[in-house]
Amino acid sequence: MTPHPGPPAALLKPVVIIGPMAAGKSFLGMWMADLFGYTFIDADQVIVSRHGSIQEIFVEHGEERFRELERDTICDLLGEHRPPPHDVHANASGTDSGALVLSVGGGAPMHPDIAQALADTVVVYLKTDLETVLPRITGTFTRPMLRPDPRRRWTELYEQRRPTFERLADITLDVPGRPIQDIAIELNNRLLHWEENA
Ligand SMILES: Nc1ncnc2c1ncn2[C@@H]1O[C@H](COP(=O)(O)OP(=O)(O)O)[C@@H](O)[C@H]1O
Ligand SMILES: O=C(O)C1=C[C@@H](OP(=O)(O)O)[C@@H](O)[C@H](O)C1
Ligand SMILES: [Mg+2]
Repeated sequence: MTPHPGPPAALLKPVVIIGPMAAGKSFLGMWMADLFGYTFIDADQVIVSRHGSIQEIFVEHGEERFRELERDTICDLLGEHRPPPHDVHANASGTDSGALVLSVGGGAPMHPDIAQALADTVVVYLKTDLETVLPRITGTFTRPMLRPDPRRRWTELYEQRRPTFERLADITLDVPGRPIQDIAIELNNRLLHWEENA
């Protein structure tokens, strides 16, 4: 028995989750799949499966190469899931381009090609704060952009990127202090409402 309504049947646009590192973008995508049956793809996982670990890409080829791979991967994924023009019923089954949730890395929306590709999606911005993410970013070394001082780097990068997140956002979710299930339920409800108003 499903305790909640499923994804909006006619949601044609992919849903893309953006926001700063460790906000819970990938975690929320997984929960949207588990709770409501959305198809979930994490762009960083696709990059890793195609090119090796993010850490290795940064060390061996540098940030610039990572940003190219990120751009190519996200634009490919969004291209594959674009609804066909003028065929509003094509994805009513909730498969293919319907009800896709894509989480992307914190820096992805800064690339102009990615920002442009997001114009055709429902962009969900996870707004958070240092206090909430601090336990998640200290003592872990999986995010090269946070070196050498995670607290300082996270804050700097969020300040730089915040205006872009705000500009691109269709839906903003305030996440500090909230269980992931609550955030997922709010997002699904807002997407149902979004579709009604589309
Ligand atoms: N709302 C939440 N409540 C509790 N823990 C969370 C929440 N959101 C994220 N987390 C924790 O933070 C970790 C990092 O989240 P993640 O989704 O990888 O962040 P992002 O993809 O935004 O960098 C998750 O693995 C999870 O343990
Ligand atoms: O903000 C960034 O520049 C990055 C964020 C990471 O993803 P998460 O935001 O999912 O941690 C990952 O793409 C890479 O380490 C770079
Ligand atoms: Mg992530």
